[in-house]
Amino acid sequence: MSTHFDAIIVGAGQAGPSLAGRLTEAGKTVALVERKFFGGTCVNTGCTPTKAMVASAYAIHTARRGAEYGMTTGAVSVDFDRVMARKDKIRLDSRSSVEKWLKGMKNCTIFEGHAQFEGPREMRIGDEEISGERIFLNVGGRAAVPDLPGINDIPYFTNSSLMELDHLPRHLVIIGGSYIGLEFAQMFRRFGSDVTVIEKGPRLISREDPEVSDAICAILEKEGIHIRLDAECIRFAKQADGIAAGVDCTSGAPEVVGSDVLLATGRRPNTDDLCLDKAGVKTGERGYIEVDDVLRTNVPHIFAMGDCNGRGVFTHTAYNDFEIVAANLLDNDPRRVSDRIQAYALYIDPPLGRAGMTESEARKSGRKLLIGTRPMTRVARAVEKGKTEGFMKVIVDADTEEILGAAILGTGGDEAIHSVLDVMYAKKPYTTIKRAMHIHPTVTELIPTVLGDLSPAT
Ligand SMILES: Cc1cc2nc3c(=O)[nH]c(=O)nc-3n(C[C@H](O)[C@H](O)[C@H](O)COP(=O)(O)OP(=O)(O)OC[C@H]3O[C@@H](n4cnc5c(N)ncnc54)[C@H](O)[C@@H]3O)c2cc1C
Ligand SMILES: NC(=O)c1ccc[n+]([C@@H]2O[C@H](COP(=O)([O-])OP(=O)(O)OC[C@H]3O[C@@H](n4cnc5c(N)ncnc54)[C@H](O)[C@@H]3O)[C@@H](O)[C@H]2O)c1
Repeated sequence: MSTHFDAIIVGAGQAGPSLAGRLTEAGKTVALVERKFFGGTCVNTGCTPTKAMVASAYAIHTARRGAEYGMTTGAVSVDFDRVMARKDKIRLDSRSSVEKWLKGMKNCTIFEGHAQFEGPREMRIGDEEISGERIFLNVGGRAAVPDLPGINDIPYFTNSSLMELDHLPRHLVIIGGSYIGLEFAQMFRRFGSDVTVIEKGPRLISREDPEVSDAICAILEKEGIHIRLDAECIRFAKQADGIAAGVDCTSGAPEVVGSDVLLATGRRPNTDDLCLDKAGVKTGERGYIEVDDVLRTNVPHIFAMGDCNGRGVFTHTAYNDFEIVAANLLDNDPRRVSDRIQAYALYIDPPLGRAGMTESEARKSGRKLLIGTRPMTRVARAVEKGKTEGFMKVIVDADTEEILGAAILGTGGDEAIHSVLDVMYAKKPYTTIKRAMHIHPTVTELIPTVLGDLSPAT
């Protein structure tokens, strides 16, 4: 016999649990289904463990630079087991806190298993059948494994399996030079591995402006990370002393031999095993569920939130999806996906904070632009901290005086970017920040200076 609920939520990632909280508070009965770990990707194999490891790598790197700051240390050695144990404690605490919260939630029934559709309102979890008035999909995504020659003949890691690593790789070969690949590249180099990043495109992190890619490439190469771009024909073969990755770059050796391989070549949505066809839910070409501006699918009582809808690939976009759904369904507040401004950070050291358009996107929009930049060597706080890599750049619409986008690659860039982002949300002209008195010494205090020094884009 099937049990009926006001709502079924599939996935306990970044949107599902909070939505369960709001719906149950509103008196609805909720079934929440999770097939693996409470907290999903971010908590278990994404943001939380990687940023915990980034923090260890930062501490180790700073200790190695101790003499520069007046500290005498012996040789710095890395206890990789302790790095991993610290990361595990942080992610397990976070996972169990989500699990405890959900399991204690009144009117919320938890099903632990894989959910799939049996009909437009019916879902099966193993032997159990449930039905829901409304269904909310928050199923996330997983690492894409490209069909590269030889891939099935070698052992490889993805971001998930790497979290269980029981040894420090002698030479980690990372396929993919974007967000995931670069964060892992720098941390493993700092832990003591040799690291080679193999990217098929002509530059790293290709969604960013070329000067951002170049600056990041220089930061990583300075730490001894090998970067191979334009890697056309990537293929693998097992060798006695490791794994050979054929590269065929336009320059450099045609092959790299490493001890371990990490695939960081993008993500794919967990929508292929949901039997979406039984509910009539449409997906696009790459399997992402199609949604409208309030995250409703083509089937009006079914919604899709987070990575599985392809409208954002970050924790904050997944959480914002929850806020949009809750606002429309429970608060009579017409929030829309199109209201949000693109924003994210890349957590290498120093980090990259980004808001709005890149310069390339702004130029393509055909607007008249004003652009201001400043190297971190001219930011007092960065000099004092001994971290002068990077630069900041702000792009303004010359006619409306609106800020269109910004990039802050530098110490504190992940935080300082919010000063720009909040003014963009407030829809105020750039002069609002230009006239603001900021605190000295901070990175943010230089944003008014950058805005006082804008030049027309040539
Ligand atoms: C290495 C890495 C680092 C990252 N770092 C950052 C970062 O610093 N900042 C940031 O903003 N983002 C980061 N991200 C991205 C971020 O983790 C994701 O965007 C976010 O977790 C998406 O949340 P979600 O709720 O959409 O899906 P998920 O968190 O993936 O949750 C989906 C859940 O649904 C469950 N599920 C799937 N299918 C079913 C089914 N059929 N039945 C039952 N349960 C199911 C899954 O088990 C999972 O628990 C990172 C990602 C990776 C991989
Ligand atoms: N700090 C953060 O917020 C953060 C950190 C990590 C990941 N994430 C999220 O995870 C998502 C996925 O990150 P990602 O870095 O895996 O994917 P991505 O889509 O950003 O980049 C994949 C990279 O792999 C390259 N590539 C693809 N196929 C290849 C091949 N066969 N050989 C060599 N290179 C190849 C691409 O050219 C690209 O540079 C990101 O979009 C991001 O939203 C966010």
